[in-house]
Amino acid sequence: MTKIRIAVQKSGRLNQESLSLLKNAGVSIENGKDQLKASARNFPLEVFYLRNGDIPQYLRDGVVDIAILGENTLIEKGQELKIVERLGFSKCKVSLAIPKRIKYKGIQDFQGKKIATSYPNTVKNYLAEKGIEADLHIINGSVEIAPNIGLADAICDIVSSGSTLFKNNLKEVEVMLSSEAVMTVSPKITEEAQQILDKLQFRIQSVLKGQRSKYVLLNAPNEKLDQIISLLPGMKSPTVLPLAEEGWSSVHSVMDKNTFWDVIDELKLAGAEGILVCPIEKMVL
Ligand SMILES: Nc1ncnc2c1ncn2[C@@H]1O[C@H](COP(=O)(O)OP(=O)(O)OP(=O)(O)O)[C@@H](O)[C@H]1O
Ligand SMILES: O=P(O)(O)OC[C@H]1O[C@H](OP(=O)(O)OP(=O)(O)O)[C@H](O)[C@@H]1O
Ligand SMILES: [Mg+2]
Repeated sequence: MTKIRIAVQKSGRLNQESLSLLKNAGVSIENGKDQLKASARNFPLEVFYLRNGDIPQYLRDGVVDIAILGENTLIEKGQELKIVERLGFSKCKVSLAIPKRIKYKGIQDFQGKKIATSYPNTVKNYLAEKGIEADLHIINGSVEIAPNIGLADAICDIVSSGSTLFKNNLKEVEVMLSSEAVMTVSPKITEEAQQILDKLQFRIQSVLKGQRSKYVLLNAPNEKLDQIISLLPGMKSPTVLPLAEEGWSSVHSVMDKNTFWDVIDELKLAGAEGILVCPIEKMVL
């Protein structure tokens, strides 16, 4: 029987969330410690635990069918690989940074400068588009230390909270790209594996939609129902059920988890009471 082969980062920032996404999609993986390959118990899928930077090549060669990767790695090493799903975790930027004490006037400041980075292609393309030529010094980790030890004038690396830059007396001056974890596919995927991918993607989409939404229940006086319902988006239209108490109804609706905070005050003003907000595990539209 055909199995879809998925590459997941062996260890590091993407590992846990990638595996928990598969788990939430109902795929349970038999994980032996230090195993580099594992099978799912209840879905035709095999996981290959690999180093991030190696995954684009495995996809190109068709050694794996799909992968969960940072978009930044794809832009650096696998521009031609297709993204099939944006997964919403491991959000970060890839930025240029310089020592705090130096005044930044603009991108021309990088002309002829030495930049330490693990993202040479990304920097080269970004600067080339702006007509700037710099000298790239490629290192694999602890990039932010380079200016302090005289190895480079500037750096290009991942920025999330900015605390690594701060601790190293650097400031972000150019954001080259924003990234999140994505699911990407091999150009050599077979028809059979593609059918399994369609099933997996459907499950993942249900999980992601559930994570982005909340189930909201509230009580409303009947004369305010129209106004309250107009504030609730809902999947189709909200469910309205009579309460035991005469003149009151219970209103149930699904809404984007961020939208909730935007409408809560208006709901209260309109007369809503006893508002409950509950998580949604899966959502199929
Ligand atoms: N500070 C961060 N905040 C959010 N996401 C991040 C952060 N650092 C890295 N990432 C994202 O997680 C991915 C994996 O980062 P991580 O540092 O674990 O691996 P790596 O060192 O690039 O790769 P390897 O698997 O080769 O060790 C990055 O490509 C990026 O998309
Ligand atoms: O803006 P911040 O929140 O400080 O995050 C940015 C840092 O996070 C990553 O390093 P990581 O911790 O993954 O260590 P690594 O260099 O070993 O990959 C990245 O390479 C930056 O150094
Ligand atoms: Mg890292």
